[in-house]
Amino acid sequence: MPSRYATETARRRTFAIISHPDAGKTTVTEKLLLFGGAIQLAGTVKGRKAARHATSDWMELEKQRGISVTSSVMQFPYKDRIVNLLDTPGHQDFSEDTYRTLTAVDSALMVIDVAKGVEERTIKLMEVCRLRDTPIMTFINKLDREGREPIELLDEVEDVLKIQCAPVTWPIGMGKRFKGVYHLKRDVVHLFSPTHGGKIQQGETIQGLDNPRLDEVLGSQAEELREELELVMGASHQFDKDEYLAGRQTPVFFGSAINNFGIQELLDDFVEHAPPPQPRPTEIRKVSPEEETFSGFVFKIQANMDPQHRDRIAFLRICSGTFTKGMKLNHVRIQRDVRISDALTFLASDREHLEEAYPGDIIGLHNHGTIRIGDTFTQGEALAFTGIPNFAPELFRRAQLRDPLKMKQLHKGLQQLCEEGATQLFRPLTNNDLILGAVGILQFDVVAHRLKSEYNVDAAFETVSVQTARWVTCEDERKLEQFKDKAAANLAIDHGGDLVYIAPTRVNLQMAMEKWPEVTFSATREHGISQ
Ligand SMILES: Nc1nc2c(ncn2[C@@H]2O[C@H](COP(=O)(O)OP(=O)(O)OP(=O)(O)O)[C@@H](O)[C@H]2O)c(=O)[nH]1
Repeated sequence: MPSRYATETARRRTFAIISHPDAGKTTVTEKLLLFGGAIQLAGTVKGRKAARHATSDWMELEKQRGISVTSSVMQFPYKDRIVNLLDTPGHQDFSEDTYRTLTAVDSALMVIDVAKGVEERTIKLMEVCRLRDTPIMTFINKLDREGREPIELLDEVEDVLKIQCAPVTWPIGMGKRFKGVYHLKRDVVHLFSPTHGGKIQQGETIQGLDNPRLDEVLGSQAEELREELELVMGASHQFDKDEYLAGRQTPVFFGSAINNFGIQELLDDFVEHAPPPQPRPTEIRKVSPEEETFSGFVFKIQANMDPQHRDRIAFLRICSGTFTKGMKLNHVRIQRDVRISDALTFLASDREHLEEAYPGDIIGLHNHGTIRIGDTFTQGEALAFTGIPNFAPELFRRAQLRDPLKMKQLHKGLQQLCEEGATQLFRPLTNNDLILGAVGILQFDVVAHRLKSEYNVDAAFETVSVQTARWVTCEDERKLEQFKDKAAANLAIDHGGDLVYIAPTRVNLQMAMEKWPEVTFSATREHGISQ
């Protein structure tokens, strides 16, 4: 008989939902939680005018703008599995967060809007998934609206995203004529029932495509469906689990998330086919989830998630071993042992104190400023998981305080918000400026908004003459000192204490690199053991 550890590990399914903004990612998340029994009543999904908001959205700003700007983690049991669902922000200005979230999952679910098809962000996200051959399921959403022909959409996904499509469910009509979906493998028709009032409403199911009941209910659409399916089955690929697990084929589901429709089929197939926890690379070896000593890495940090507690939480993905409450872990980068007595687990929208967790699970550690994104925790072995980088920002602004008496608060706020990784703080060596770097412009609005609401600091961000930044290192201590002396006007310290070259132009950077060949200038920063 397999051990309890093996059984618990094998039942974990950890995945992220990704999509172009507005395709319905948050709605799908919420409906998965509803079908998973994690919530009883789905909130009317946020939107600029919506009065109630999706359970997975934490931030006020998100509600105002109607987009998801932060990813959240939710765990729920379904059938005999434990599902860990990681939501991601769709907007491109938050792509770093999405990128890092994707390092912590074993598979992904891609949501596509039936009217829009493959969009710009869908392509980018697909590229990220492909870096690790992450298996992807696809949900084509909003079938209650008029959209593109399903066959045409599958062709587009195959052409543009370069991945084979295998339809698992097939829609019966769309828009006003949308009647339901047919499950190709189970040979079952699920009929669509649009009235649900936020709760699960089961429409009728009919077994068998040749069932006369289908003609009774669908009229002429029944025959249309049979003909269409004959065509589809002849022209498209059959679901092949190995191809899916290798990241070469995506099983495709159709539905309407807002109407709770098509989600159950998706969830049932997801828990059956999606991969359990996978091995993860470190600087020296791969760590298998079968290893029973604990290891995990931090892929995300979030400040003030719970406004009442004002805490900072580091999200850690367990790669191997069992986490038990009160256990002692080695924080590898700073070579320090810490006892973790109050880790958190994320049960849908509630946080609960955790007794035990297994590979694939995400746990929340309280961060008092010592934990950084990319940090590894183990039971002693000096491992460092790889592939969780910080990217050099492309946009820079100087923080301007409206009330000079709030300087201490501003420092604290910026320091804590920058730990989250979406923005980076640079303090020049030669003046007292506070320069914020980000990959997307919306980040500055988020920081200004959060400084005000979470730290009560009124700050604005003004342009500054910095165009690009590089982390600098040099093996030769003496050379480094010379460089620090000569280039001091262009050097800064980031919030993690590392040295950064901030360049007013790309030409300036180029010249500095030529002048100091012994110095390494890096566009990404990954935390190893020795840093
Ligand atoms: N007609 C229709 N609208 C839907 C459906 N699912 C979601 N929507 C709407 O589409 C809009 C976007 O949905 P969200 O779930 O917020 O999309 P998102 O992908 O999370 O967007 P971001 O938060 O910007 O990343 C909302 O107005 C939803 O009400 C659906 O099945 N049918």
